Amino acid sequence: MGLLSLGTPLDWTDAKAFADFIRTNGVEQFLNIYYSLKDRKGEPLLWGDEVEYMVILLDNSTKTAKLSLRQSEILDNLNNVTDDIVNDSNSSIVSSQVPTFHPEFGRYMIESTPGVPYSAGLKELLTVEVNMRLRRNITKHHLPPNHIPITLTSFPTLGVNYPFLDPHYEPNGEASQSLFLPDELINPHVRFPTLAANIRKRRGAKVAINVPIFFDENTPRPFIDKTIPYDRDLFPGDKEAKEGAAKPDHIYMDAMGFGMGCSCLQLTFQACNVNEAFNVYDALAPVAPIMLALTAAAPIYRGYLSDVDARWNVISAAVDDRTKEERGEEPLKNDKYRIPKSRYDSIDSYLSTSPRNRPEYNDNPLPMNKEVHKALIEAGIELPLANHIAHLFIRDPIVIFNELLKQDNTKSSDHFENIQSTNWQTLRFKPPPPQSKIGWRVEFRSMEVQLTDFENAAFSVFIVLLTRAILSFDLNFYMPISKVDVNMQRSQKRDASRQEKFFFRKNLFPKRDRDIEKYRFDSPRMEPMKKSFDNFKEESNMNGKRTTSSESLASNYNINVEEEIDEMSMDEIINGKDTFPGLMGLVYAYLHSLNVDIETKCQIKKYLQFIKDRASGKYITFATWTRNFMRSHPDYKQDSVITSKMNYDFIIAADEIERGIRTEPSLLPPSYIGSDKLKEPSVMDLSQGVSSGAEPDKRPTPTDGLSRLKGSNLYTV
Ligand SMILES: Nc1ncnc2c1ncn2[C@@H]1O[C@H](COP(=O)(O)OP(=O)(O)OP(=O)(O)O)[C@@H](O)[C@H]1O
Ligand SMILES: N[C@@H](CCC(=O)O)C(=O)O
Ligand SMILES: N[C@@H](CS)C(=O)O
Repeated sequence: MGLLSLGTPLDWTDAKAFADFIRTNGVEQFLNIYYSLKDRKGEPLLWGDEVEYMVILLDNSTKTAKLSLRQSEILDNLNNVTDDIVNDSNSSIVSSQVPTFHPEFGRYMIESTPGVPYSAGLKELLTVEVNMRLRRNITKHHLPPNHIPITLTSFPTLGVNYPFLDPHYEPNGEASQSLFLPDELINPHVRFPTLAANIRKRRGAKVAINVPIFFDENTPRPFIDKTIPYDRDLFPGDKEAKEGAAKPDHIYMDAMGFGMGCSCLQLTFQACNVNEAFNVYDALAPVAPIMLALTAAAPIYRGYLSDVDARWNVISAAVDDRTKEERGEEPLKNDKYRIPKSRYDSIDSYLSTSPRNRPEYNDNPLPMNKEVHKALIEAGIELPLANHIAHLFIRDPIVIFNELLKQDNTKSSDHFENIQSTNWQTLRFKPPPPQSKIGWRVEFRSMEVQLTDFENAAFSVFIVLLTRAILSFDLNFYMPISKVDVNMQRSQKRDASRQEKFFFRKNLFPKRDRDIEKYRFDSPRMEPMKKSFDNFKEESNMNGKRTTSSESLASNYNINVEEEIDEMSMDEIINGKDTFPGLMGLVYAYLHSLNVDIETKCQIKKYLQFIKDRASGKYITFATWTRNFMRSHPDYKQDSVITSKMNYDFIIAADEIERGIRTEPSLLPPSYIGSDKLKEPSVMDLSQGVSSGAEPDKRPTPTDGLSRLKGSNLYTV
């Protein structure tokens, strides 16, 4: 969730006049942060997740499932509950352990985060699922009747021409001017409708999202969507659909809500210093599309089966505020730059100053704000970082609050954050907020949210361990960033995880440790490999510091970057092939390099095994499951259309899977225990180990601590 300032937002024409003012002050704020905190070292690894839910109202008599627009009421309830726990003087619970709930773009969305970030301890990884389940549990128990929270990436009938919201509103709002979505769907905090309106105004037209339709046996060819109200005449933009914005053979959508109304799973990592943050950012960039494909969970839009499985391009187009000139459709006259990508897209350059970050890898066009770039370089900022910030600063601020124009640039980062937080990229490099104890952080943003907390925890644990392996073994994931972009497109294709190949770097190790590749890490040959790693760790000092010799070796080789990469299947990238260890091999190597008790390892392996199995195709993605479910529904007419009843049955089935009362062996391991069957975790469970700094001895056992809350009259089950 971005910056939620209070105040009077400027209309687009006024805001535009202040764009340079915001950028100039934003850069000054960034420089102040950078120079006061660039030498900050020794920050502990902290990390946290963000899980986004949709709140759905089920009507069992009419067999309908609608998005419920009761975000404010629900958040008030949830925040009262968490406040009660925090303020309970008899409570043994550290208040920071209580999870937090936040609003999101859609008025049917809730975001939850752990109360405090997790620490690096391996045992703490075992509390992630408990923490996520607790958050879901609190949410579940504080919703109005017949409401359920569900971690669904996209809602199948969002924007159909029959009621899909509760309460129902007609789509006639000023902010979006959408043919399909009413403004009442948008979070009422003024930031959000202003974002939607100003994106539209800056672009000079409504956003145009076109997702290829999935052609089934009876889908008409060409597919011309007859449900679009082509002839509505309420706003000037109404004619856009007819004039070509709605493409044949595509599902057309015209509002920010179609994208930012999708949910995801994000992870934020604190690095021990700024260089480590650069390294994590760079290494995770090629991982982003891989994880998008592996978590794909969004195959349906506006009531039609699409030919894609993931949300990325939909959100990208949903906030694309570029003008025709910027998009290259007209010659540059009024605008300054050609901009190849939307504000929501994959990153365009790597950050590290290491010679490993070769110029050949940064092969994407990188339009930069020249004034900003000059100011940064003159202030002594290293080239890759200056390039990155100057690239972010080609964007205009979209929401400006009148009251917040004047800021003390030594104490505030609002102007910087204004630009930064509306560049929604696969990775976000997050400088510390001024006057805080928070360190340099990197946010990993590509993953789709999974139906169950078991899966969400599994993906979180995997990425945390991968990040640790990258730093500990000084791994090299660099590849041309243009190939990462090719992967981003492949990763969204139908069944990409099983059908596509992705570019990936073949040799991930520092040069002289190339021999290590010969080992598959989870094999019995582990022992010699471990020794080799131990030597390597000793030499490289284990602090994420690169060995000078391996670095200079690498830069002395005149490598053809195309030869460094290969096209691999998901199974190969995650589980390895021949001498390539696979990301899982690296994770196992890291796990085995630590002195951890067998029980903890076994618990963690449960999550890793699931990721391995998803990657090998043993388990299908939720996107594939959804597609299969809809295509085999008795009401389905093989015409790509998802009816209201199909949507209802799908939501019921998804909820039942999460609760564990419907078994889906193609999706989840037999050991999965749903929320109905598992005694739900409580805040008390967290107090047994999470974030106290101490490593708990064993996995927190769910106790009945939630019953404490039952006294509260907010606890309406
Ligand atoms: N110092 C920290 N180091 C690592 N993670 C942190 C730290 N502080 C908070 N987090 C985690 O970062 C995640 C995002 O937190 P929060 O929502 O407050 O940030 P945000 O800036 O609003 O995020 P976004 O970039 O998604 O808008 C949460 O999971 C939180 O636990
Ligand atoms: N919900 C958005 C992300 C919103 C945010 O940046 O916080 C997504 O699915 O990617
Ligand atoms: N939730 C995202 C998208 S609107 C943000 O607040 O920036």
